[in-house]
Amino acid sequence: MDIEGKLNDLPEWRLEGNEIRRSVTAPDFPAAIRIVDEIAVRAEELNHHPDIDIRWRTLHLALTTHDQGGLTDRDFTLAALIDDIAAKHGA
Ligand SMILES: C[C@H](O)[C@H](O)[C@H]1CNC2=NC(N)=NC(=O)C2=N1
Repeated sequence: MDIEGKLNDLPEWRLEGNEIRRSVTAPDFPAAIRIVDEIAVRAEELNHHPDIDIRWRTLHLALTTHDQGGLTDRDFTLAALIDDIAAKHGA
């Protein structure tokens, strides 16, 4: 898989071992939770779920495909969706 190439299209994300990670800082805590809620809906639709560390209005997100022990297209698909959701909520 061309991970570096895929990350070129996802400049907010960085490769860390078997995961891709990014942080999202929302305008306030309620907005951060709205972002988490919208991510949750999309993740459930995709049956692919990020790890999310909620720190006040900053979300630390990590994606990997646990079943495969590493990165798959599902991770990059969800990463792009997360970017769209974050932008929509002013993050
Ligand atoms: C049984 C269920 O389909 C699997 O456990 C799904 C759920 N969500 C998942 N999310 C992620 N990130 N990786 C997985 O391998 C995965 N597997």
